[in-house]
Amino acid sequence: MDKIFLRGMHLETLIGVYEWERQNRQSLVFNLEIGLKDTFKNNDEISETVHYGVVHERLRQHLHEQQFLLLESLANDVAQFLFQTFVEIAWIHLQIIKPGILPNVQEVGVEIERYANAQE
Ligand SMILES: Nc1nc2c(c(=O)[nH]1)N=C([C@H](O)[C@@H](O)CO)CN2
Repeated sequence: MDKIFLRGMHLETLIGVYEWERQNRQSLVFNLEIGLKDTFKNNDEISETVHYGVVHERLRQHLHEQQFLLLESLANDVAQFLFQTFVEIAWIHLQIIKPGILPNVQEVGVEIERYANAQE
């Protein structure tokens, strides 16, 4: 299946279970893979595919207005948002990393895989 990916995407949202985390948005790192329902077309038309710039901007705007306690909730919300916004998406694979949150741990985060047809 053909896919589009955005790796190392830094997006801000209000996230965390502790009081100090409820004051300011934090920057998280997203590694996103988007599987498409159709294979890439041969017509060189941006309107016939999922524009990764639009994915980035819509996600950025969406997360700026949201708040979450857990990374797990954030990941589920992102999946739901993407399926609702882009009907061409068949599945997503998403990793969210919360940088610098545990001492002596290189990366902490969550990873999910979701399918559009399982949402109906
Ligand atoms: N499984 C999870 N564990 C923890 C989360 C989380 O989102 N999912 N969050 C926190 C805190 O917000 C932490 O990141 C702040 O130090 C702790 N554990």
